[in-house]
Amino acid sequence: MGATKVVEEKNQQMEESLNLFTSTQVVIKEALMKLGYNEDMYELLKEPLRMLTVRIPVRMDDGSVKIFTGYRSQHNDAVGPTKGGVRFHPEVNEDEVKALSMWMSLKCGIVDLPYGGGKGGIICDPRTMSMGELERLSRGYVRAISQIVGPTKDIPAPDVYTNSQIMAWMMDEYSRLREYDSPGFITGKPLVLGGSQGREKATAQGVTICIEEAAKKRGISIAGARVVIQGFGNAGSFLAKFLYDAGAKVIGISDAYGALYDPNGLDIDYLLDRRDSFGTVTTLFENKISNEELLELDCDILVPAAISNQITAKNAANIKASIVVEAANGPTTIEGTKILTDRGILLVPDVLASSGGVTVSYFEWVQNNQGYYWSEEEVNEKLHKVLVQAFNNVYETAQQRRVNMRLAAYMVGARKMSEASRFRGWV
Ligand SMILES: NC(=O)C1=CN([C@@H]2O[C@H](COP(=O)(O)OP(=O)(O)OC[C@H]3O[C@@H](n4cnc5c(N)ncnc54)[C@H](O)[C@@H]3O)[C@@H](O)[C@H]2O)C=CC1
Ligand SMILES: O=C(O)CCC(=O)C(=O)O
Repeated sequence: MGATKVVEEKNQQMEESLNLFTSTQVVIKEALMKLGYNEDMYELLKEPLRMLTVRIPVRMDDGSVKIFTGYRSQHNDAVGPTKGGVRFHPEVNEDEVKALSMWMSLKCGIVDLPYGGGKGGIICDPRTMSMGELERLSRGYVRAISQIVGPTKDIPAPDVYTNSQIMAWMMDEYSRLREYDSPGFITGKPLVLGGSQGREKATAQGVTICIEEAAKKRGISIAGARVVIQGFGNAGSFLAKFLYDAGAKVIGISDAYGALYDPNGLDIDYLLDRRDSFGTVTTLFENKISNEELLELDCDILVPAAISNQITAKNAANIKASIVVEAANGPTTIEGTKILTDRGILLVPDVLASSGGVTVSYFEWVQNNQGYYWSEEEVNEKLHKVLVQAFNNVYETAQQRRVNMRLAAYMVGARKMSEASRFRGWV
């Protein structure tokens, strides 16, 4: 074989898929086959049952009208109503939203909630929009998807660049359309509108519990551990605070504009105080490193808590952490997962590690339905129990079936929706 051909083949092998939807299909198929299901089950679960694309006209502050594109994907509702966040981001696309809804089904299975997975997104950059424009966009989105969502159909929540204010506008719009107060339509609301104690910090709480459990397995003590976190928004910043308070040394954090590094540990309280509502803080500093450099820092625990496709075939061999815990959705590709696993790094996958958010969203929905509210201690205690059990289920499945933690998590997560679909006679 000629030298050029060898190089070409090598390049082809190195080329990896960054398509979140098709990569998810590969792992779902593997999980279903390992569980003993046939092709029919895979045909059912390989893509969402419903995908709605909407165009939302919004009057901008300068008087012009801008048309935004939005999506709502409902993966599988055999277990119950679908559930999942809404993302406002310039790079949102249909395949990403589909994959995100499939991951929500898996998360709900892993933490055993009575839901299937849903997810939504709008192509926009909220960092460049006024509050008025954001409110009109949020309300327009709810009007556009109102036929397929609702407290017993599909329940949205916050995700990247959306927050409790946006949830409040969406809840108000839905309640106006239905002509009755509907707090159970959406979760992640402000407390005064039926939000749950603990929801704002729930994703980070869940990640922290997974880190504690993973650290026990690896004999690492959180106090003194060197931690690097990519992303300083809802998930990343509260996580940094929890670990900092537990005595860890958070040596690196980042946002969309760069990363901060201090081998002696960053002052997380100071950074929390200075970050803006979009999780931006690095713009205030000059001595920055890049997000790429951040991921390769020498540390014990690495937490990608921002966007997808961050650990890939290109950089997985350079990751120095002994534990990687995915707070973000989809931060590691299939090839990245393989390289980390082959190198003996304990990778706690997104569908497990980031499931604290939807768990407390479920608690919020339950409280809305019963009209009786729990204290933060009660919420946190319930969350702790659910997450420790979920972590150990996935860890033991990985050990017993000799598979990596991602495949084990998919196996645990896919079982409930598969069984529910079978009992309903769909497959
Ligand atoms: N908020 C929640 O309840 C949950 C969030 N997640 C996932 O956690 C991740 C972060 O979400 P949130 O913290 O809620 O979002 P957020 O909007 O509060 O913060 C996002 C953070 O990521 C940073 N970021 C954005 N683009 C980036 C880029 N290109 N490179 C590096 N950093 C970038 C932002 O600057 C910000 O610090 C997402 O993958 C999300 O899907 C998962 C489960 C629940
Ligand atoms: O809180 C929820 O319902 C969903 C959170 C979410 O979108 C996620 O876990 O990715």
